Amino acid sequence: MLKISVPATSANLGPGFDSIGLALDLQLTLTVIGPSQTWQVDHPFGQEVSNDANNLIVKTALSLVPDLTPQRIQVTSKIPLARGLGSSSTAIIAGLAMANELASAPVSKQALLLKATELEGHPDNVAPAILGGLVVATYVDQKVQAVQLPTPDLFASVYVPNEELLTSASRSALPATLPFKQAIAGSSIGNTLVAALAMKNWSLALALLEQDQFHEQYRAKLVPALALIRKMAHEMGLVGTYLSGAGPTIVTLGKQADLLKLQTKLQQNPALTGQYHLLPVDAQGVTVTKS
Ligand SMILES: Nc1ncnc2c1ncn2[C@@H]1O[C@H](COP(=O)(O)OP(=O)(O)O)[C@@H](O)[C@H]1O
Ligand SMILES: N[C@@H](CCOP(=O)(O)O)C(=O)O
Repeated sequence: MLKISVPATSANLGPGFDSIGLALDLQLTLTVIGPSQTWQVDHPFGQEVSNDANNLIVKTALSLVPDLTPQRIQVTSKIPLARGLGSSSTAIIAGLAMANELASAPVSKQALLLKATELEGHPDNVAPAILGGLVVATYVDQKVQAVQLPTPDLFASVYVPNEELLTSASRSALPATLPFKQAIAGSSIGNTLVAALAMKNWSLALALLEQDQFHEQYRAKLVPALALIRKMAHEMGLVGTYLSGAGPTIVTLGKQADLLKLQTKLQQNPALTGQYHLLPVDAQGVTVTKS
């Protein structure tokens, strides 16, 4: 039996738009039961997600290895769909990892990263989901370059609103161009964030997480919880709140004990009736086990 586990990811980390991502310990697990007449996918997502060859996991697998023998597969996942925690990336990577294991000529991890990035369109979810931990990556001219930073000694308070927000819809709120001055400011903040993360200067990193220039201000109207949670965290002296991926999930990074107190306070607010997780970082990335 083949089992594949892929972590959720929180992309952007404030100013790291389409570039920085953190793997979180909330997993999608795919079990390959065995060959079948047709592709069959048992999953917990209801009718919104197909359970045959049209399923994203299967379509992705076939895009890597077109002549794959159909299988019966079982998917379990606690990662909510279309909420900004990289569910589509977990499906893509699970599909690629399955195809790679079943293929007669498997490809390298770097080739899988390129393929996953091409399918997702940006590397900030797929790179940490493959490599684990904190990853900074660039995808320009069909080339992906990814660097794994030291795994941060931080937890993530994750607030998941009840409503879905598709990444495609949230990207359409973004402007086509940015003024040069704003782009330079955004890039310098992002660069300094990466330096702070690399030097394990968590207090500076947490402050820079809140200074994005690239996407949050344009998406703010779609995600009212961002301003509310940031304000409530500031009232407790906590910085480090940002829009996870394309939203609507809001993440606050920090010390576990501080985040527990924050969540207790957030849960008392009648406007914040979504789901809460307090998650450690996933340092493994995708794992494959055979038994
Ligand atoms: N495990 C899965 N199996 C099949 N399709 C999935 C799975 N996870 C996500 N998807 C597809 O990806 C869509 C969400 O992708 P996206 O809008 O990028 O949100 P997210 O931020 O969760 O990645 C879902 O509506 C569904 O179509
Ligand atoms: N950089 C992308 C990240 C999308 O992440 P997701 O978890 O919402 O799919 C963006 O901000 O659009």
